[in-house]
Parts: sequence; structure tokens; C-alpha cells
Amino acid sequence: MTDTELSRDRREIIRDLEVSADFDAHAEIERRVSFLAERLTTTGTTALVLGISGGVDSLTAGRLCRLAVDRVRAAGGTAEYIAMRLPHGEQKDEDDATRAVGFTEPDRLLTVDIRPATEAMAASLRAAGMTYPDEGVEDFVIGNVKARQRMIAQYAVAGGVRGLVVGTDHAAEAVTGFFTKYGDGGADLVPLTGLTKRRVRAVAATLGAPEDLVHKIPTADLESLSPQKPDEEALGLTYERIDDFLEGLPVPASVEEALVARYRATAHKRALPTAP
Ligand SMILES: Nc1ncnc2c1ncn2[C@@H]1O[C@H](COP(=O)(O)OP(=O)(O)OC[C@H]2O[C@@H]([n+]3cccc(C(=O)O)c3)[C@H](O)[C@@H]2O)[C@@H](O)[C@H]1O
Ligand SMILES: Nc1ncnc2c1ncn2[C@@H]1O[C@H](COP(=O)(O)OP(=O)(O)OP(=O)(O)O)[C@@H](O)[C@H]1O
Ligand SMILES: [Mg+2]
Repeated sequence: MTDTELSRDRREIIRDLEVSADFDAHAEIERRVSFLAERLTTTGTTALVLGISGGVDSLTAGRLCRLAVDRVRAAGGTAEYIAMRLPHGEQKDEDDATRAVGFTEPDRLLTVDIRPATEAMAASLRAAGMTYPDEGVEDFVIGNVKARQRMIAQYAVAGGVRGLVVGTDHAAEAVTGFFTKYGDGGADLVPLTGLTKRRVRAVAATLGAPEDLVHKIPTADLESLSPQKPDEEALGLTYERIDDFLEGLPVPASVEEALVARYRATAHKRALPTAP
């Protein structure tokens, strides 16, 4: 499909989410590493802080952080890349997370169990009289609390080391609003902006990531009642379709309608708080 054949909605979304028409993994790596290095240097901060989950997004962002910090140091600057493991109790794919950390080669690794803080908040809410329509709703809401606990932990580290928190949002998550507002959506730098999911994987592969982690099934893994639930099941859409939509490739009309509707409904998650 040529650009002029795309609907106005789709062209607007592709432009707003900064999805480029062309893609070259090496060029994308260079652009994003130099962005991270420039931010460290220009802001006078000295660390990049990032949660590593075992999924491909954080694996990719983590490797970019490593390369950026190396670049700052090579130019005589001071910088470190701090990785954080932020499991909720025991994580089912801990082995993948350990390998992902190894691949990104952090200067420091901090492991913080977010389960005690999450459970304390759930208990305090219950004690205050907060009730939910059913246990599924409560589990979903507490899932978002987990994402926010991870944000809190990362800012507690960044605040102590003059660091910046790195987020992993990219175009395929941004278009669907598939992130927790002020949770994983809360970050200072978002180096994967504009990439579709398959482009994130291509960047990871070009960086030399282990193949099984490059192609791992994406999961937010927030709901205790359905651990490791694939994102595609939660979204009711495949990343292939989402990526096709964003890259201007043919998609069924029903997919286009669903994505445009989701994009509009989640606009508040991509914007500053609404003011009068
Ligand atoms: N129109 C509006 N204008 C301004 N604010 C509005 C609003 N509608 C809702 N809100 C606010 O937004 C809140 C809902 O947003 P939020 O709390 O984020 O919750 P919500 O969008 O309902 O849920 C987050 C979704 O993202 C998924 N997720 C989260 C984290 C990571 C990943 C991943 O891929 O790893 C995926 C998660 O599985 C879930 O499906 C509402 O409670 C309300 O406070
Ligand atoms: N258990 C965890 N430990 C550390 N960080 C986490 C954890 N879970 C989520 N995060 C952070 O939240 C971000 C959002 O999660 P998300 O699932 O979108 O990314 P991912 O796990 O890296 O990749 P994928 O989407 O393919 O699963 C992660 O990139 C990571 O920075
Ligand atoms: Mg994940």
C-alpha cells in the first residue's frame, strides 16, 4: 500500500507514533545509542536504570543502555548502566530473566522483590474498605499496582545515583495503550519509540541476543490468576497484525477499526494529565 492509499486515521497514527517507512536495524541501533548517550551527557546525569524482565523489549533496551554508557565513558564521561530484576515473588521465567541480564552486561544488578510492597498495598486497601466487583477485577487492578511498584523501585534507585529511568514502550504497545499508566509507562527516556514489535526483535537479533529470547512470546505477566498470559491473548490481536497496521501493510478492515478505536480510547495514557 502506498502512503496515499492509507486512511487519514492510519496516516495520523503512524506519524504520531513515529513509525518510519524504512527500517535498517544497524541505523536504528546507532540512532538510539547516540540518543541515550546524548541524554546522559546533556542532562549531567550519570546512570541509566532499567528493569529487565526476561522479555525482548527490556533485553533490547538494556543492550542499548550498555552501548550508550560505553560511548559516554569512551568520551571521558562518567556513566553506569544499572539493571534491576523486579520479580513478584518467584518468577516463572526467571531463567530467561537471568540470561537477559547477562546479555545486557550491566555495571550493577539490583534485585528487588515487589511482592511485599504489592501485598501490603492490597491489604491496606482492603482494610480501608475498598472492594472490587469480583476477584478478576481485583487481580487486574493489583496487576497494575505491580507495574507501578516497579516504577517506584526504579525511581528510588535513579534518585540516589543521579540516574534516568529507561522505559521500553514502543509503537506496538503505544498504539494499543498496552502499558500501565504511571507504571511501566512512567519513565524518563524511551529509546524504543517508533519501533514495531518485529523491528524490536530485529534490533535485538542484530545486537546478538539469544535467538529464543528474541522470539519469546510477549507477556506483561501481571495477573496472578493467569500467570504469563500472552499479550496477544489479552489484546485479542496479534503483534503481526498490529505491526502490519503500523507499517502501512494490508490489514483487514476489522483490525484497522479495532486499532483506531483503541488508539483513541487510550489517548490519555500517551498525554500529560488533563487540565481545564
Ligand atoms: N479518558 C480518560 N482520561 C483520563 N484518564 C483516564 C481516562 N480513562 C481512564 N483513565 C485513567 O486511566 C486508568 C486506567 O489505566 P491503567 O491503570 O494503565 O489501566 P488499564 O489501561 O486498564 O490496564 C493496563 C493494561 O496494560 C497492560 N500492560 C500493563 C503493563 C505492562 C504491559 C506489558 O505489555 O508489559 C501491559 C495490562 O495487562 C492491562 O491490560 C483509569 O483507572 C483512570 O484512572
Ligand atoms: N519481572 C520484571 N522484572 C524487571 N522488570 C520488569 C519485570 N516485568 C516488567 N518489567 C519492566 O516493565 C517493562 C514492560 O514490560 P513488557 O512486558 O512490555 O516488556 P518485556 O517483558 O521486556 O518484553 P515483552 O513485551 O516481549 O514481554 C519491561 O520492559 C521491564 O522494563
Ligand atoms: Mg514482558
